[in-house]
Amino acid sequence: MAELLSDTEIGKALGVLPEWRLLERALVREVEMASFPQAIQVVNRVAEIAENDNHHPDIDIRWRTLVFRCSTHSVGGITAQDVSLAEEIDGVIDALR
Ligand SMILES: C[C@H](O)[C@H](O)[C@H]1CNC2=NC(N)=NC(=O)C2=N1
Repeated sequence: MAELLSDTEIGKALGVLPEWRLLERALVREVEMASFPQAIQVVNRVAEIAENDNHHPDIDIRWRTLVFRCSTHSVGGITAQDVSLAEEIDGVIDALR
């Protein structure tokens, strides 16, 4: 069973995830890409990673703007899997921006 991170651990994680914020027991990042196709490219790459990790973000897609929300549904909060997924999402965005 995934372990919920403590507030201190979440604070440390946010220190290395400057684009992310804590919102309603989830790590959240909003990003505007250059075009809708580019945004969908990001979503497709994140989908592959998430499927491989068996850990999936909530994704909101509005034209070029994406909002990623990482939390562990099975425990109702933030675990190390969410921090890892957030880092991987940053890597996808950085590679496509
Ligand atoms: C059966 C499967 O392993 C689980 O449903 C996985 C799928 N992806 C998941 N993703 C997230 N974010 N949280 C989960 O608890 C979760 N559980």
